[in-house]
Amino acid sequence: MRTIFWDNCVKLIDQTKLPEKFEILECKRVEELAEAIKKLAVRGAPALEAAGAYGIALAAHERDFSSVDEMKEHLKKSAELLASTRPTAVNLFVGIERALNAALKGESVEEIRKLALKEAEKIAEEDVERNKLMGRFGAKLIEDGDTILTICNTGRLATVDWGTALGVIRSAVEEGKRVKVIACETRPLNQGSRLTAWELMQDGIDVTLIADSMAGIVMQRGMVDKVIVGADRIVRDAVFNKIGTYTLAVLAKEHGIPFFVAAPLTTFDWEREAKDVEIEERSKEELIYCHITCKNRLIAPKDVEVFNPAFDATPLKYVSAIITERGVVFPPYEENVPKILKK
Ligand SMILES: CSC[C@@H](O)[C@@H](O)C(=O)COP(=O)(O)O
Repeated sequence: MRTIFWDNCVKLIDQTKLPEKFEILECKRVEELAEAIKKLAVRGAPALEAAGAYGIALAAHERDFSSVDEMKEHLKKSAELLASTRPTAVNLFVGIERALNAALKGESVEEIRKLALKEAEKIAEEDVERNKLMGRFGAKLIEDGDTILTICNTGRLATVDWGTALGVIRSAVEEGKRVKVIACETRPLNQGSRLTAWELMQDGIDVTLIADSMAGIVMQRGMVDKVIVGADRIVRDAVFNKIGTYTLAVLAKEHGIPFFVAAPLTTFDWEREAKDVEIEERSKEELIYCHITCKNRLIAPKDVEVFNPAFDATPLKYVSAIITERGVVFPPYEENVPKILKK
């Protein structure tokens, strides 16, 4: 099942629930979709790209309009609302902008509706295709018998289907390589333990769960051959990804372990540098409760000060290669990324 689909409303698998309790969340209004994005019911950079685009289609369908001008105003306002939900993953903005620009070309209410929806569907299709391509390119970096450490969830649930980093692992397994995965639990929201471990087990891929603080010992003991992660934004000097990624990259360097990033070209924001990117800071509740889903179980003093950034920036010097749908990019990135973006 796809993580996002359409039926005059955006339907999502609600990822705030545990997989055994997954429900379909139906967003009939743009405000509902914006809320869903904020609370991470839909999450992961490529899934947000499609969700943002479907959000524009939703804005075009959610009500009647007395004129085309009024409709276009509503679409622009909806784009702003959707873009204000999460600041770090650049793909969200790409999806919103693409669908909005396509829609604004329309000259009647019906045409605008069709154009917005067509663009959103195209983005969703493209996501699946590019994930398969990334998978094929990335699988070449994986050897039979490898153990791969990963963080967060970069699989079917973080994309429209298949996955980025998990897509690479899936593709390698599909090619017949025996691969084991070590999944970091990814505190505070546990995308690794709740979603990645579950997804891999569903596919029959060997997965071992560790707490984030155990990444050092597994590398030190020679239990990890490669690290593969996704990305939320790649700028000229860094890769933004789930909090904890930077720690993994530094550890991997110390232990001589290749550190790969798998991301589609829409994740590149090559005009910017790390200092230009806002890192989302999330609520204190995510840390002081045993889990955000059980607010009756405090695990810290209620009044403690909390710092809860959702992402970190890994300098590119730690990245051995970036896997994209046009191939694998190796350093020097300042030379090779512009080439692949232009291709
Ligand atoms: C495939 S998206 C990039 C991921 O590695 C990752 O950081 C991610 O899943 C995004 O975080 P999230 O906060 O769950 O939306």
